[in-house]
Amino acid sequence: MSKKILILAGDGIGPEIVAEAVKLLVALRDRFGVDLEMDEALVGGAAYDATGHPLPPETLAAARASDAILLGAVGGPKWEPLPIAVRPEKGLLGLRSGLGLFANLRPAILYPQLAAASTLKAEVVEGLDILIVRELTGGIYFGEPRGVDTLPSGERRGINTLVYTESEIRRICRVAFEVAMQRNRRVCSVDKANVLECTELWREIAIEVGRDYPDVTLSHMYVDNAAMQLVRAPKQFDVLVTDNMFGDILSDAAAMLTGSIGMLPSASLNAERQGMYEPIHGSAPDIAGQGVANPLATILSVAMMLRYSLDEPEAAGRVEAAVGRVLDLGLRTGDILSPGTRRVGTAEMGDAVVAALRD
Ligand SMILES: NC(=O)c1ccc[n+]([C@@H]2O[C@H](COP(=O)([O-])OP(=O)(O)OC[C@H]3O[C@@H](n4cnc5c(N)ncnc54)[C@H](O)[C@@H]3O)[C@@H](O)[C@H]2O)c1
Ligand SMILES: CC(C)[C@H](C(=O)O)[C@@H](O)C(=O)O
Ligand SMILES: [Mg+2]
Repeated sequence: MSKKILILAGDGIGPEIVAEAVKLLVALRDRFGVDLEMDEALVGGAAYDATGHPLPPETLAAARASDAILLGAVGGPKWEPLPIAVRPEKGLLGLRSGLGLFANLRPAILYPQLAAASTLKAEVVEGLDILIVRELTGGIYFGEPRGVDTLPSGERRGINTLVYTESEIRRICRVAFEVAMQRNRRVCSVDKANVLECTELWREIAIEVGRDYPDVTLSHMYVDNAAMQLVRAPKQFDVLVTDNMFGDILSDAAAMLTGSIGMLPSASLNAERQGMYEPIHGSAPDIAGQGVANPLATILSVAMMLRYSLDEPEAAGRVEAAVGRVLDLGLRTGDILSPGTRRVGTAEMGDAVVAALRD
């Protein structure tokens, strides 16, 4: 039976980068027999403008009924004056929580051709292959109470709450240990257990889950040190597991080790392995509409989709190899440009990846 993919282009560069991923999916279907069908829906600012809601009920229903979702990006200055409750980003968070996508896998892999584009020296990043496992449906993003209230003195107060239950911590740690078993068997749990009780519990549960994986070495690191270590000596890490907000921040930092945030894909999975796939970057309002955004993070997100939700590991490998070939040819969007390479736009890069697909 063909697999149903819901396409959610979103805002800013979202439609530009998703168009390249769709070209790729069409080529995989027509040339390589990947059995899939695509449907589209609105999310984010585009959905707000059309319906008054960043996640219309029909979009959530279509997402629930699909095998996998591909999302571009949401948000932008146009919607920034709106209250958080109806901002485009709320649509994305609604999809994550509505589908129970608690496990966010964010691999940071350096393509060797991009060593010159990394912010770090080649020897520090050569062969870099780390995986950030970010908890995605809990923590301070979703904790209650939240909001802004007014104290009896008349002063206003902003509130957000960092909260995790044991079971939420246990299931994300289990994902981290499971993937570490397939990799280099090292998990570093990143917390702030010297200050925040919630993450003191996180550390306790990580240790408890670790007892079930005697072949995996577990270490712990405070998040401030982890940020520093990521840019000092990133290859010390294999799998990092951390909470929603720390994972958001650390993954943007890790992106620059690979040359650009335009290179980092992600998979967000639920307990049934249904998944949403998206680049980790945002809608890049500063370059939207210019045809210059890097589509490779979105294209590599399609590879993750093929592997995790569509049961097409061969096609996933095909896509990753095609990206490697295009980089070998010296084609670069502006964000990964280096001396001796050739600047191309979003569509030219997408076309080149499709042309580089091989049997
Ligand atoms: N998953 C998402 O949909 C998502 C993620 C992050 C931010 N956002 C939203 O996007 C909007 C803009 O956020 P921001 O500016 O903080 O972050 P951003 O990731 O959109 O952009 C940060 C910088 O990276 C560059 N960049 C991002 N993606 C790129 C690509 N594919 N190719 C080349 N350059 C790229 C941008 O041009 C910009 O200079 C905000 O509304 C934010 O909430 C959405
Ligand atoms: C847009 C925003 C809600 C989102 C997040 O904070 O999770 C983004 O930064 C990301 O990394 O996917
Ligand atoms: Mg982010």
